[in-house]
Amino acid sequence: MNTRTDLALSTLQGQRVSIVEMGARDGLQNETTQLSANVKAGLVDRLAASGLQRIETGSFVSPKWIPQMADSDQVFAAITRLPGVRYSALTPNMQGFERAMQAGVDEVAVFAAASEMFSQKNINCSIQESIRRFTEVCAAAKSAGIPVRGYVSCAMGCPYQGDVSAEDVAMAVRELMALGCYEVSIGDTIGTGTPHHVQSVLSRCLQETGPAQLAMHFHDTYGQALANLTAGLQLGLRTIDASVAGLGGCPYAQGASGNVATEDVLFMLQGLGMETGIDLPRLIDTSHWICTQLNRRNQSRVSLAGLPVARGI
Ligand SMILES: CC(C)(COP(=O)([O-])OP(=O)([O-])OC[C@H]1O[C@@H](n2cnc3c(N)ncnc32)[C@H](O)[C@@H]1OP(=O)([O-])[O-])[C@@H](O)C(=O)NCCC(=O)NCCSC(=O)C[C@@](C)(O)CC(=O)[O-]
Repeated sequence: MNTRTDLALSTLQGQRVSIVEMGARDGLQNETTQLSANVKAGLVDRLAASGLQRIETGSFVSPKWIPQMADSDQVFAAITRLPGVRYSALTPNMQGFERAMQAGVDEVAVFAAASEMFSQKNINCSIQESIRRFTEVCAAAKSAGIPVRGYVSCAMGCPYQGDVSAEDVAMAVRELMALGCYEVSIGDTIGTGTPHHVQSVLSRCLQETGPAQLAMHFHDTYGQALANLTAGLQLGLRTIDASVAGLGGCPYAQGASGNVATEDVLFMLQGLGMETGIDLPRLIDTSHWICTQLNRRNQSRVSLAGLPVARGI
């Protein structure tokens, strides 16, 4: 076979992919089992020890809205920082940013939506008002020398509004880049995207910025995430958000499952010959460990199956 897709996949070999680990934030924010700050820090330390260098460690949002993240300052205090690892957190407003600064975060993230209704449900304000708040956060972060990442939720569909246009996603990307975000992560919050849809939304976003400034943040509710990631890799994107054991979901997107499991992403990338610098067997151990702590079923197909010995991966 010599189709254009085959050629595109073969050119991925040897290229580097940056993984942004979501388990300790997106993963734990929706869990009913409350873990202690020490156990959360233990998760972060294990993730770092497996080679992950970008770890979303907590969230400085309102504890009334997300009680699971109320102790993020204690988690930051309890982690053992490894050199070269960036420990980041969500900050929806200046109050969150100031808490994050006190906790000593390396990087903050602001989170916008491409859907007006989701913005209201998730952060209790319009998209425009959220951009106004993020303007303050980005200005303060710039003065403090702290990098800011942006998110656009509901890029492939909204649990309240339904369809979301690529134009609205691109507009949010444009606004976040204009605020100084160094990277914008495109969120398929409810996991309804399919490869062709994902390619058309990402292609529209690529008219706003380059592939090095875009990340893919795909939830795996409908089992499409790996196919969708491949579609994004073919467009030149090289940054992937993923969650160990496929933990998580968004509390304001009922029924949405966790991010695509980091182990499953690594297995696929290894198969494509791509580099991540992450120790997959060690990550699988962490995946089983956190599921034991949470007393929940592992959502990673790779961790459940175990690595195929014969292939020597
Ligand atoms: C944005 C707000 C705060 C507005 O919430 P609000 O109620 O409109 O805020 P407010 O400014 O009116 O303040 C109300 C109270 O909250 C407090 N407050 C206000 N801000 C903070 C703060 N930063 N830290 C601590 N406390 C805070 C504030 O002090 C006050 O306390 P009170 O006087 O009532 O005691 C709220 O809606 C909120 O926290 N939302 C967060 C929701 C959230 O975390 N969702 C999940 C993350 S997004 C996500 O998962 C999607 C993503 C990123 O993963 C990508 C994807 O998959 O699509």
